[in-house]
Amino acid sequence: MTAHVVAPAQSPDAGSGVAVHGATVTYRNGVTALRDASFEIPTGAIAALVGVNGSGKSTLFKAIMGFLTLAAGDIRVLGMSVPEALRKNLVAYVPQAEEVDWNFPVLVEDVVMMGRYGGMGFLRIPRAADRAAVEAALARVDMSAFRKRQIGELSGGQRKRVFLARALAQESRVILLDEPFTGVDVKTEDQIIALLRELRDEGRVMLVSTHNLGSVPEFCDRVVLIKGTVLAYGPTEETFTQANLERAFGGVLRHFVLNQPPGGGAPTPFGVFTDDERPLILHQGRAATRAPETAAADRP
Ligand SMILES: Nc1ncnc2c1ncn2[C@@H]1O[C@H](COP(=O)(O)OP(=O)(O)OP(=O)(O)O)[C@@H](O)[C@H]1O
Repeated sequence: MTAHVVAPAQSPDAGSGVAVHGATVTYRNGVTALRDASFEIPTGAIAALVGVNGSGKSTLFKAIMGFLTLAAGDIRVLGMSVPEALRKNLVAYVPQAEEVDWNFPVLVEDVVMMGRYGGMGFLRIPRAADRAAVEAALARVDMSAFRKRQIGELSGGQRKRVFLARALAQESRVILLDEPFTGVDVKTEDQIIALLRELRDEGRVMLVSTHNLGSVPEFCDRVVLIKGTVLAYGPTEETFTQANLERAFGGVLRHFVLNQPPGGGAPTPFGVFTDDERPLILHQGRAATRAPETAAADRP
Protein backbone atom coordinates (compact mmCIF):
# COMPACT_ATOMS: atom_id res chain seq x y z
CA MET A 1 0.00 0.00 0.00
CA THR A 2 1.13 3.54 -0.59
CA ALA A 3 0.71 6.71 1.42
CA HIS A 4 -1.80 9.14 0.01
CA VAL A 5 -0.91 12.78 -0.31
CA VAL A 6 -4.01 13.80 -2.19
CA ALA A 7 -7.50 12.63 -1.37
CA PRO A 8 -8.30 9.39 -3.14
CA ALA A 9 -11.56 8.92 -4.98
CA GLN A 10 -14.46 8.16 -2.67
CA SER A 11 -14.37 4.45 -1.95
CA PRO A 12 -17.05 2.15 -0.60
CA ASP A 13 -16.99 2.17 3.19
CA ALA A 14 -17.48 -1.56 3.62
CA GLY A 15 -14.74 -2.84 5.93
CA SER A 16 -13.53 0.65 6.60
CA GLY A 17 -13.12 1.90 10.17
CA VAL A 18 -13.18 5.66 9.80
CA ALA A 19 -13.56 7.29 6.38
CA VAL A 20 -13.42 11.07 6.10
CA HIS A 21 -14.00 12.67 2.72
CA GLY A 22 -13.64 16.38 2.03
CA ALA A 23 -14.50 17.34 5.62
CA THR A 24 -14.67 21.08 6.25
CA VAL A 25 -15.42 22.62 9.66
CA THR A 26 -16.01 26.34 10.14
CA TYR A 27 -16.51 27.69 13.67
CA ARG A 28 -19.08 30.37 14.40
CA ASN A 29 -16.37 33.04 14.53
CA GLY A 30 -15.61 32.27 10.87
CA VAL A 31 -12.40 30.27 11.49
CA THR A 32 -12.21 27.32 9.12
CA ALA A 33 -10.21 24.90 11.28
CA LEU A 34 -10.41 22.03 8.81
CA ARG A 35 -10.72 22.31 5.05
CA ASP A 36 -11.36 19.48 2.61
CA ALA A 37 -9.79 16.84 4.87
CA SER A 38 -9.79 13.26 3.62
CA PHE A 39 -8.37 10.01 4.98
CA GLU A 40 -9.36 6.45 5.70
CA ILE A 41 -8.39 4.10 8.52
CA PRO A 42 -9.31 0.42 8.22
CA THR A 43 -10.62 -1.61 11.15
CA GLY A 44 -7.97 -3.28 13.32
CA ALA A 45 -5.63 -0.30 13.21
CA ILE A 46 -3.97 2.25 15.45
CA ALA A 47 -3.57 5.55 13.65
CA ALA A 48 -1.59 8.52 14.96
CA LEU A 49 -3.03 11.97 14.37
CA VAL A 50 -0.03 14.26 14.19
CA GLY A 51 0.24 18.02 13.69
CA VAL A 52 1.24 21.31 15.31
CA ASN A 53 -0.86 23.08 17.94
CA GLY A 54 -3.93 24.52 16.27
CA SER A 55 -3.66 22.23 13.22
CA GLY A 56 -7.20 20.88 13.75
CA LYS A 57 -6.73 17.63 15.68
CA SER A 58 -9.36 18.37 18.35
CA THR A 59 -11.66 19.79 15.69
CA LEU A 60 -11.45 16.53 13.77
CA PHE A 61 -12.18 14.54 16.93
CA LYS A 62 -15.19 16.71 17.69
CA ALA A 63 -16.48 16.21 14.15
CA ILE A 64 -16.12 12.42 14.44
CA MET A 65 -17.90 12.62 17.83
CA GLY A 66 -20.76 14.56 16.24
CA PHE A 67 -20.18 17.66 18.42
CA LEU A 68 -19.54 19.80 15.33
CA THR A 69 -21.42 19.85 12.06
CA LEU A 70 -19.52 19.71 8.80
CA ALA A 71 -19.84 22.66 6.44
CA ALA A 72 -18.94 20.25 3.65
CA GLY A 73 -17.86 16.66 3.22
CA ASP A 74 -18.73 13.42 4.88
CA ILE A 75 -17.59 11.22 7.78
CA ARG A 76 -18.43 7.53 7.90
CA VAL A 77 -17.75 5.38 10.94
CA LEU A 78 -17.78 1.63 10.30
CA GLY A 79 -19.76 2.39 7.18
CA MET A 80 -22.38 4.39 9.13
CA SER A 81 -23.13 8.07 9.41
CA VAL A 82 -21.83 9.74 12.60
CA PRO A 83 -25.30 10.04 14.23
CA GLU A 84 -26.02 6.37 13.57
CA ALA A 85 -22.62 5.27 14.98
CA LEU A 86 -23.21 7.44 18.07
CA ARG A 87 -26.69 6.00 18.56
CA LYS A 88 -25.12 2.56 18.61
CA ASN A 89 -22.46 3.72 21.10
CA LEU A 90 -19.72 2.72 18.70
CA VAL A 91 -17.46 5.73 19.24
CA ALA A 92 -15.70 6.58 22.50
CA TYR A 93 -13.52 9.54 23.38
CA VAL A 94 -10.65 9.59 25.87
CA PRO A 95 -10.21 13.29 26.70
CA GLN A 96 -7.15 15.40 27.37
CA ALA A 97 -6.54 15.90 31.09
CA GLU A 98 -7.36 19.62 30.83
CA GLU A 99 -10.88 18.91 29.59
CA VAL A 100 -11.93 17.22 32.82
CA ASP A 101 -12.96 18.92 36.09
CA TRP A 102 -10.91 16.83 38.52
CA ASN A 103 -12.58 18.50 41.52
CA PHE A 104 -15.92 17.02 40.56
CA PRO A 105 -16.65 14.46 43.28
CA VAL A 106 -17.06 11.23 41.37
CA LEU A 107 -15.70 7.76 42.04
CA VAL A 108 -13.54 5.85 39.58
CA GLU A 109 -16.23 3.19 39.13
CA ASP A 110 -18.84 5.89 38.42
CA VAL A 111 -16.68 7.35 35.63
CA VAL A 112 -16.36 3.91 34.05
CA MET A 113 -20.11 3.31 34.49
CA MET A 114 -20.74 6.44 32.36
CA GLY A 115 -19.60 4.29 29.42
CA ARG A 116 -22.75 2.21 29.98
CA TYR A 117 -25.22 5.13 30.09
CA GLY A 118 -26.01 4.90 26.37
CA GLY A 119 -27.52 1.44 26.84
CA MET A 120 -29.46 2.28 30.03
CA GLY A 121 -32.96 3.61 30.48
CA PHE A 122 -33.89 7.15 31.50
CA LEU A 123 -33.24 6.51 35.22
CA ARG A 124 -29.80 5.06 34.54
CA ILE A 125 -30.14 2.13 36.89
CA PRO A 126 -27.22 -0.25 36.27
CA ARG A 127 -28.01 -3.89 35.68
CA ALA A 128 -25.77 -6.87 36.50
CA ALA A 129 -24.36 -6.80 32.95
CA ASP A 130 -23.40 -3.12 33.38
CA ARG A 131 -21.65 -3.81 36.68
CA ALA A 132 -19.83 -6.79 35.15
CA ALA A 133 -18.69 -4.67 32.19
CA VAL A 134 -17.34 -1.98 34.54
CA GLU A 135 -15.51 -4.59 36.59
CA ALA A 136 -13.99 -6.19 33.49
CA ALA A 137 -12.92 -2.80 32.09
CA LEU A 138 -11.27 -1.76 35.36
CA ALA A 139 -9.44 -5.08 35.56
CA ARG A 140 -8.24 -4.71 32.00
CA VAL A 141 -6.55 -1.37 32.73
CA ASP A 142 -5.30 -2.69 36.09
CA MET A 143 -7.33 -0.17 38.12
CA SER A 144 -9.69 -2.46 40.07
CA ALA A 145 -8.04 -1.58 43.37
CA PHE A 146 -8.88 2.10 42.81
CA ARG A 147 -12.58 1.69 42.07
CA LYS A 148 -13.78 3.50 45.22
CA ARG A 149 -11.29 6.38 44.91
CA GLN A 150 -12.32 9.87 43.89
CA ILE A 151 -11.10 10.52 40.36
CA GLY A 152 -9.32 13.68 41.52
CA GLU A 153 -7.15 11.63 43.89
CA LEU A 154 -5.47 9.71 41.07
CA SER A 155 -2.21 10.35 39.24
CA GLY A 156 -2.24 11.53 35.62
CA GLY A 157 -1.49 8.05 34.26
CA GLN A 158 -4.16 6.44 36.46
CA ARG A 159 -6.75 8.97 35.27
CA LYS A 160 -5.95 8.14 31.63
CA ARG A 161 -6.46 4.45 32.37
CA VAL A 162 -9.83 5.15 33.98
CA PHE A 163 -11.04 7.00 30.88
CA LEU A 164 -9.74 4.17 28.72
CA ALA A 165 -11.75 1.80 30.95
CA ARG A 166 -14.84 3.96 30.31
CA ALA A 167 -14.30 3.48 26.56
CA LEU A 168 -13.94 -0.30 27.10
CA ALA A 169 -17.07 -0.50 29.25
CA GLN A 170 -18.92 1.26 26.43
CA GLU A 171 -17.87 -1.59 24.12
CA SER A 172 -17.06 0.99 21.48
CA ARG A 173 -15.41 -0.13 18.25
CA VAL A 174 -13.76 3.22 17.52
CA ILE A 175 -11.74 4.97 20.23
CA LEU A 176 -10.44 8.52 19.86
CA LEU A 177 -7.61 9.33 22.27
CA ASP A 178 -6.55 12.93 22.76
CA GLU A 179 -2.92 13.13 23.92
CA PRO A 180 -3.00 9.91 25.98
CA PHE A 181 0.67 10.12 26.94
CA THR A 182 0.88 13.67 28.25
CA GLY A 183 2.03 13.63 31.88
CA VAL A 184 2.37 9.85 31.82
CA ASP A 185 5.58 8.01 32.78
CA VAL A 186 7.22 5.56 30.39
CA LYS A 187 5.93 2.48 32.25
CA THR A 188 2.31 3.66 32.07
CA GLU A 189 2.81 4.66 28.45
CA ASP A 190 3.98 1.11 27.71
CA GLN A 191 0.92 -0.30 29.52
CA ILE A 192 -1.41 1.91 27.48
CA ILE A 193 0.37 0.95 24.25
CA ALA A 194 0.10 -2.77 25.11
CA LEU A 195 -3.63 -2.34 25.71
CA LEU A 196 -4.11 -0.42 22.45
CA ARG A 197 -2.37 -3.25 20.58
CA GLU A 198 -4.75 -5.77 22.14
CA LEU A 199 -7.72 -3.63 21.14
CA ARG A 200 -6.36 -3.36 17.60
CA ASP A 201 -6.04 -7.14 17.44
CA GLU A 202 -9.73 -7.33 18.40
CA GLY A 203 -10.50 -5.34 15.24
CA ARG A 204 -11.12 -1.96 16.86
CA VAL A 205 -9.97 1.34 15.41
CA MET A 206 -7.93 3.80 17.45
CA LEU A 207 -7.12 7.35 16.40
CA VAL A 208 -4.53 8.82 18.75
CA SER A 209 -3.53 12.47 18.72
CA THR A 210 0.01 12.78 20.01
CA HIS A 211 3.02 15.06 20.09
CA ASN A 212 5.12 12.11 21.19
CA LEU A 213 6.68 11.51 17.79
CA GLY A 214 9.21 8.93 18.96
CA SER A 215 6.44 6.54 20.01
CA VAL A 216 4.50 6.75 16.74
CA PRO A 217 6.52 4.21 14.72
CA GLU A 218 6.53 1.93 17.76
CA PHE A 219 2.78 1.44 18.09
CA CYS A 220 0.91 3.10 15.22
CA ASP A 221 0.47 1.21 11.99
CA ARG A 222 -1.04 4.28 10.32
CA VAL A 223 -0.43 8.00 10.43
CA VAL A 224 -2.61 10.98 9.53
CA LEU A 225 -0.63 14.22 9.20
CA ILE A 226 -2.75 17.31 9.65
CA LYS A 227 -2.30 21.05 9.15
CA GLY A 228 -5.66 22.68 8.58
CA THR A 229 -6.29 19.80 6.18
CA VAL A 230 -4.93 16.27 5.86
CA LEU A 231 -1.48 16.57 4.29
CA ALA A 232 -0.81 12.85 4.06
CA TYR A 233 -2.09 9.58 5.43
CA GLY A 234 -1.29 5.91 5.10
CA PRO A 235 0.90 3.18 6.57
CA THR A 236 3.48 4.54 9.03
CA GLU A 237 6.56 3.41 7.09
CA GLU A 238 5.44 5.35 4.02
CA THR A 239 3.78 8.35 5.62
CA PHE A 240 5.85 9.18 8.69
CA THR A 241 8.81 10.43 6.68
CA GLN A 242 11.14 13.36 7.13
CA ALA A 243 9.68 15.08 4.05
CA ASN A 244 6.10 14.79 5.34
CA LEU A 245 7.06 15.80 8.89
CA GLU A 246 8.74 18.90 7.51
CA ARG A 247 5.55 19.77 5.66
CA ALA A 248 3.47 19.25 8.79
CA PHE A 249 5.75 20.99 11.26
CA GLY A 250 7.84 23.39 9.17
CA GLY A 251 10.34 25.07 11.46
CA VAL A 252 8.40 24.27 14.62
CA LEU A 253 10.13 20.97 15.30
CA ARG A 254 13.62 20.78 16.64
CA HIS A 255 15.56 18.82 14.05
CA PHE A 256 19.12 17.64 14.50
CA VAL A 257 21.38 15.74 12.17
CA LEU A 258 23.61 13.41 14.15
CA ASN A 259 27.33 12.89 13.87
CA GLN A 260 28.18 15.68 11.46
CA PRO A 261 31.93 15.27 11.11
CA PRO A 262 33.94 18.07 12.77
CA GLY A 263 34.82 20.74 10.24
CA GLY A 264 31.95 19.86 7.89
CA GLY A 265 31.71 17.02 5.41
CA ALA A 266 28.75 14.87 4.53
CA PRO A 267 26.42 14.26 7.49
CA THR A 268 25.37 10.72 8.33
CA PRO A 269 21.82 9.93 7.22
CA PHE A 270 20.47 9.95 10.79
CA GLY A 271 18.17 12.71 11.96
CA VAL A 272 16.33 13.40 15.18
CA PHE A 273 12.96 15.15 15.24
CA THR A 274 11.50 16.22 18.52
CA ASP A 275 8.21 17.85 19.45
CA ASP A 276 8.10 16.29 22.90
CA GLU A 277 10.18 14.42 25.44
CA ARG A 278 10.37 11.31 23.22
CA PRO A 279 12.36 12.11 20.06
CA LEU A 280 11.85 10.47 16.68
CA ILE A 281 14.96 8.96 15.11
CA LEU A 282 15.01 8.92 11.33
CA HIS A 283 17.40 6.99 9.14
CA GLN A 284 17.71 8.15 5.54
CA GLY A 285 14.57 10.25 6.00
CA ARG A 286 12.39 7.37 7.29
CA ALA A 287 11.24 6.39 10.73
CA ALA A 288 12.52 3.08 11.97
CA THR A 289 9.57 0.77 12.67
CA ARG A 290 9.76 -2.28 14.80
CA ALA A 291 8.91 -5.55 13.10
CA PRO A 292 5.47 -6.84 14.21
CA GLU A 293 7.05 -10.01 15.70
CA THR A 294 9.38 -7.86 17.82
CA ALA A 295 6.51 -5.68 18.96
CA ALA A 296 4.42 -8.74 19.81
CA ALA A 297 7.30 -10.28 21.75
CA ASP A 298 7.54 -7.08 23.81
CA ARG A 299 4.00 -7.30 25.03
CA PRO A 300 3.77 -7.81 28.77
N1 LIG B 1 -14.55 26.81 19.60
C1 LIG B 1 -13.79 27.40 18.70
N2 LIG B 1 -14.19 28.54 18.09
C2 LIG B 1 -13.42 29.13 17.17
N3 LIG B 1 -12.22 28.67 16.76
C3 LIG B 1 -11.75 27.56 17.32
C4 LIG B 1 -12.50 26.86 18.31
N4 LIG B 1 -11.81 25.76 18.70
C5 LIG B 1 -10.66 25.78 17.97
N5 LIG B 1 -10.63 26.85 17.15
C6 LIG B 1 -9.57 27.18 16.18
O1 LIG B 1 -9.47 26.12 15.24
C7 LIG B 1 -8.11 25.83 14.93
C8 LIG B 1 -7.82 24.37 15.23
O2 LIG B 1 -7.92 24.16 16.64
P1 LIG B 1 -7.84 22.70 17.29
O3 LIG B 1 -8.18 22.86 18.73
O4 LIG B 1 -8.63 21.77 16.48
O5 LIG B 1 -6.27 22.37 17.13
P2 LIG B 1 -5.40 21.17 17.73
O6 LIG B 1 -4.63 20.61 16.59
O7 LIG B 1 -6.25 20.25 18.52
O8 LIG B 1 -4.40 21.95 18.70
P3 LIG B 1 -3.59 21.46 20.02
O9 LIG B 1 -2.44 20.58 19.53
O10 LIG B 1 -3.10 22.77 20.56
O11 LIG B 1 -4.56 20.75 20.93
C9 LIG B 1 -7.29 26.81 15.73
O12 LIG B 1 -6.97 27.89 14.90
C10 LIG B 1 -8.21 27.25 16.85
O13 LIG B 1 -7.90 28.55 17.26
